[in-house]
Amino acid sequence: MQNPKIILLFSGKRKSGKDFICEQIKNILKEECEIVRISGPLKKLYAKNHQLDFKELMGDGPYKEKYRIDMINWSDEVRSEDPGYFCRAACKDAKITPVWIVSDIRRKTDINWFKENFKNLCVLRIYAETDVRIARGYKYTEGIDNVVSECDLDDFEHWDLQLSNNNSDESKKAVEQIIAITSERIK
Ligand SMILES: Nc1ncnc2c1ncn2[C@@H]1O[C@H](COP(=O)(O)OP(=O)(O)OP(=O)(O)O)[C@@H](O)[C@H]1O
Repeated sequence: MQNPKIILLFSGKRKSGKDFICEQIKNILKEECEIVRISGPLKKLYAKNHQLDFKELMGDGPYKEKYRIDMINWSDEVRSEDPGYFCRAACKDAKITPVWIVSDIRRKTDINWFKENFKNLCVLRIYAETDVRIARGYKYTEGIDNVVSECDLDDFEHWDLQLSNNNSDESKKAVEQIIAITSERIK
């Protein structure tokens, strides 16, 4: 197998629960799938260049939040030279499995890069109400929530699936729908 049979591209606002949903899918599909994080190579290179702890940056705690603004600005400089840099690096490191789950699509250029390089994409948007996101640790921050990395896909209209994740009933339904569409499309 040269490429995955299907690639699920996940996007959503901060603390909408992208990682949570992706982990649930991974728990079901197990070795049939691989989670690909575009933030992986981005954080690895950023940590290396700034002498920081890569593992802490990959977590969902305060360490990542502390460096988020600087990381966004630094990665935008890399992208301005080469828009596909981080997508390419993440895919190069990923094990080939029937399903890839890309957990953190943030820009139209990310989607375009996948369209140019792979077939059979499923482009998903995860939603949660602002108060739910706040309860999960979201706090509006200038320089993070009003910039391209968080807002570029707000006006994207070509989602294959749009799913709510405000509570466990909704996340269960979302996961069921994603598994159903995945099974259908890799038959
Ligand atoms: N349906 C759910 N039920 C219970 N907890 C949830 C649910 N969805 C998300 N969470 C929790 O909310 C927090 C934020 O979720 P998660 O890290 O998946 O968001 P994210 O969209 O990946 O955020 P970021 O953009 O900051 O990486 C996590 O602690 C996660 O466990």
